[in-house]
Amino acid sequence: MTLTDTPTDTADGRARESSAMRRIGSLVRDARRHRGLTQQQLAERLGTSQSAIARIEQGNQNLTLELLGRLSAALESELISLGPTGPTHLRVAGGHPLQGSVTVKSSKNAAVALLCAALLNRGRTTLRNVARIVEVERILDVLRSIGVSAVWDESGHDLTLVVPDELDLAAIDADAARRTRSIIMFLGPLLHRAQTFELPYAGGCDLGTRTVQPHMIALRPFGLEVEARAGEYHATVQHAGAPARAIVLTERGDTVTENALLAAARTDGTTVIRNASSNYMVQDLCLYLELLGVGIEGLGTTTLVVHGRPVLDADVDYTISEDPVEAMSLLTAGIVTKSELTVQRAPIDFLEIELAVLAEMGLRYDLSPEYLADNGHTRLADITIRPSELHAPIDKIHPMPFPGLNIDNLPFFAVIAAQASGSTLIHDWVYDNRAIHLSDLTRLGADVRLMDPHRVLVNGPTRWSSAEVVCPPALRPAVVILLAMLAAKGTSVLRNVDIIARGYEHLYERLVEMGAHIEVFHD
Ligand SMILES: CC(=O)N[C@H]1[C@@H](OP(=O)(O)OP(=O)(O)OC[C@H]2O[C@@H](n3ccc(=O)[nH]c3=O)[C@H](O)[C@@H]2O)O[C@H](CO)[C@@H](O)[C@@H]1O
Ligand SMILES: C=C(OP(=O)(O)O)C(=O)O
Repeated sequence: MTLTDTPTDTADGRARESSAMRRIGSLVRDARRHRGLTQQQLAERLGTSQSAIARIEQGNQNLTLELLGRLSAALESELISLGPTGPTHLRVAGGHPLQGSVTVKSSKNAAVALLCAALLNRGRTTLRNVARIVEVERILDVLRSIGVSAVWDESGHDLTLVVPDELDLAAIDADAARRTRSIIMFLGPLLHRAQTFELPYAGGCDLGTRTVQPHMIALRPFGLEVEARAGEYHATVQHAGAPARAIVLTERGDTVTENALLAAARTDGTTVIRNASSNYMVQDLCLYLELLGVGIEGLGTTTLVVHGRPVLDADVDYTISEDPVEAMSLLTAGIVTKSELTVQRAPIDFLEIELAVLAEMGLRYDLSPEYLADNGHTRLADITIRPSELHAPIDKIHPMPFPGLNIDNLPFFAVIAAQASGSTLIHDWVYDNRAIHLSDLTRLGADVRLMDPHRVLVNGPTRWSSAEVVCPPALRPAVVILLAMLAAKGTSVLRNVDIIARGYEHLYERLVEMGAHIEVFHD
């Protein structure tokens, strides 16, 4: 089956078409009444008969786009808009194994860090292999609104950024800024550019409260004080040179480490960051900063020693490395559909624990010889998984900062555990609100019990059944539900999937290429 918008060549398709006609009919009737018109008066405006209007309102009349346009004009109301402007939904016919191979795309989290980091560079930054995802577009909207030039090349994946001498912070696109938490990584670069500035509050997925205090603590030694008032951060900076003491992060968080790196990069002298995250996006950021001339010792460890330079002015090209969370998503798609599938260019450094747990659960897989990503650093491999009888692991599955099991990969274990025989305890100590979304798997027949907001007990194996589910308002749980639908025989509907585009590029198309039956549709 191909990826289509509105198929009409099946009984199903025809039924949907007639339901759409009924809905348009009632829109016409409501708009006509709203305008205080009788059917006869509307018919006169359109040069047609009253009986034709009656048929339209009952959903019994085929409508051409031309007639819809005239109806809209006569009723002074846009009855339909062309193009997919409403929420996106998926119709998934599950139970089909996938096959072939799929290539992992570059990571969202490194992309957003590098976009913020480009603010440090007076020269031209070209980022290659950037994922075309909504999260990237949001940061780009913000960057452009303050005067940064950001131009995609013809391939649509290489992005060149040039930052002007003066940024127009007053013109910031507050709406785009509020829709991404990553905007918080503007603080590190901006503290070198202005003595006072305002930034709209950071948003993101609905994962419960996510503290920003560690960022404030990490940036204070660079002279930054931030007060949160009326939906904005009000920042004041008193430059004091390189922090006298090591910056000890109170949490080994990814973006907080990145913020400290961004602040240290243009700070004259040496900054030591302890309890730093050494996760994939931090490594990408370090490699980019090195290209700009910043000296960094300790890449891949929890102590980073940064030799900053007040002026960073270099024309650089950097290729963002592959996304471990996307790799885990694609592996999970293969596992839950009992497929033989190769996930190419998987960043194996950042999947080792996940694979070890999966091996423990009985997953059979092969690894190709390793090779390097285009950043010259990250180790990649092709992972071929085979249909396997899975069983629950003996111990609970829980995430840890790198090199532990990736926090963003944890949700995928819920759907994998549902496929395995036995009880698996999944402990998401990190987010207050992410595990809750996993209980949506029960809608598809899984036995998933929420023990408390952080722990779910999954009893498998599941006899999946199809269902209609509204997408949870969180990126990874949303994809988890989609993948369960691929496993469930019958036709499922996943509503309001737009959140998935925040972090995945062409996910449905790529699953379809591997044999998944997914249709995208809009109301
Ligand atoms: C743009 C980006 O890169 N986003 C990632 C980044 O978000 P980000 O760096 O913003 O993560 P947060 O700061 O929200 O941290 C995630 C959660 O972990 C807790 N925490 C974290 C580290 C620690 O040592 N102790 C601790 O308690 C925090 O309090 C928070 O509840 O890291 C998260 C955790 O890897 C990932 O889910 C996000 O995808
Ligand atoms: C939580 C995530 O990201 P963000 O920090 O962008 O919300 C994620 O990628 O799953």
